[in-house]
Amino acid sequence: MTDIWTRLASCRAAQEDLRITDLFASEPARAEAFCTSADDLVFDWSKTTIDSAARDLLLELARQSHVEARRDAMFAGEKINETENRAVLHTALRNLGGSVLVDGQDVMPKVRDTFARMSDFASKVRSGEFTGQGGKITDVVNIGIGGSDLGPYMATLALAPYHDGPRTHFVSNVDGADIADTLRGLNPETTLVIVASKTFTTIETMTNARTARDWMAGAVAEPAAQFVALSSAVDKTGAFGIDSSRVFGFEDWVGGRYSVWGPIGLSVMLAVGPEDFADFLAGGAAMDAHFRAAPLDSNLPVLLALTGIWHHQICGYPTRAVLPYDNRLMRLPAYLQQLEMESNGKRVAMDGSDLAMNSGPVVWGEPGTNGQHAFYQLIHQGTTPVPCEFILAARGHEEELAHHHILLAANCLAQSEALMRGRSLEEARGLMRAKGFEGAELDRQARHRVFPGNRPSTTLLIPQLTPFTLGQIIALYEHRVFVEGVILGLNSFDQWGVELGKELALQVEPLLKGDSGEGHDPSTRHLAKLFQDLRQPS
Ligand SMILES: O=P(O)(O)OC[C@H]1O[C@](O)(CO)[C@@H](O)[C@@H]1O
Repeated sequence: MTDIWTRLASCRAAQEDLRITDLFASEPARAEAFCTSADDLVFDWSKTTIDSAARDLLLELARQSHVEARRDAMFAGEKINETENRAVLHTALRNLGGSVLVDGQDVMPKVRDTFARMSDFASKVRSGEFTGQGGKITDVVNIGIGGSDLGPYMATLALAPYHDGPRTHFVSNVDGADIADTLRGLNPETTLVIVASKTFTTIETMTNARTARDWMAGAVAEPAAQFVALSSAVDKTGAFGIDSSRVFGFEDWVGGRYSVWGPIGLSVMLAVGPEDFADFLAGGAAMDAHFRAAPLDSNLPVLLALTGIWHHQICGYPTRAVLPYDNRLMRLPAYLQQLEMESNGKRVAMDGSDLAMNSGPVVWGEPGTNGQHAFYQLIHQGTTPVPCEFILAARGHEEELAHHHILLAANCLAQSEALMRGRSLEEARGLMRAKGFEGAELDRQARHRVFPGNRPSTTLLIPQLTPFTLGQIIALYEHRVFVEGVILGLNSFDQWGVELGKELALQVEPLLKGDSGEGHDPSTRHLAKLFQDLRQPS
């Protein structure tokens, strides 16, 4: 293994003066050869410094890391989440046929039963057969955080053209502003509250859930009757007062950040209906089938993972930008932040040793074209390259606004071209000369207008943003993160790094209420004191 990493590092070192544009000259079929499809999803990775030699080494890295064996173990229900002794089977939520054994038991009958119950409940809410105490449900408030919020929120926004159910709202932050701003203006008599929490102990979610229950209790006789629970801890949902007929459970082999495909997706199902939700699952299942069957060299999740490894671990670029040229994917970067950074932001390998290389990168982004008018300056002219992952649909949903879509697409393609091509000093000089500059001032002005170029990007092209293609995209990224984790030798499915802050928050809370603060460091005690002082009325 060390050898392959060394060979990759040497391959990169030998590229010192390489320009991506030159690769297109030396590899005449590069535009096609570095463009790979799964169904009608197209992944273009030609605008990177991955040449044929690097590609072959990266594929060798995947082979030596036993990506295929680990993939098969995951789909077979083996307990690949070794630090929590759990199987990893979110894929079972979107492949409703067949059987999958965990501890010798077929888990699929229960998965199918839950899906049928969710569909039945969603249909009744949407048709008005299930009502609030003041009539048909007009609004749904999903209370959850992390994976119990980011997935359904992202998907509901993405599927706006299919949204024909009640209005949906998402409350995640323990900041009272979040729930106050959301509930203001809603009618408790016609609002359904979903408490989405795998553990049903998350302090933010339970605090918000109790606040929502108090709000509801001020207006209706039976507040709990308009509450739904989505959780793995079904024993705790009863204690909150939610009737078991409105509890949708799932197993511990569904990780929080992978949970949008099952009960945690109920708000999406309520918004778009069970059929469109089933299409979303079908898209995910189609990507699963591709991931399981396609050879490594034409396997989209594997290739996306290998470009990630190349850019971060080999080239050393610290961050990666996800840039959907699709306004409805505005929450995708936030969703991917959790998916990637909570999964692969680790410093210890599966076997307990220190990780031999960098863990996952910082992931960030915004939809285009908005980002162009904010941070693209740095992407084009900053000192550190940022690999960019563009996402573009060929068709929008607003046929009468097709001219907007062409302009959107033109901007997307122009950005990746500009990043790769850049603008030389000679070209910049020419521009400034034409504006009448000369001598030293011409040079000075020209230097500010140089674009170094050679900045890598990939483009994911989809026909249209539909429930099916959204499912494909999300499953593609899930598997990409999995493959990267396998190659790095870490466990992508635990998240111990979130625990310490949660524990300390419980200990800091009394400090803010005036406790002595023993056991806390001087800085924290000082800040707590200042906080208390500032809270005094002036
Ligand atoms: O669904 P729960 O149990 O409320 O957890 C919410 C989120 O909190 C985390 O455990 C991190 O703190 C995430 O992994 C999870 O998605």
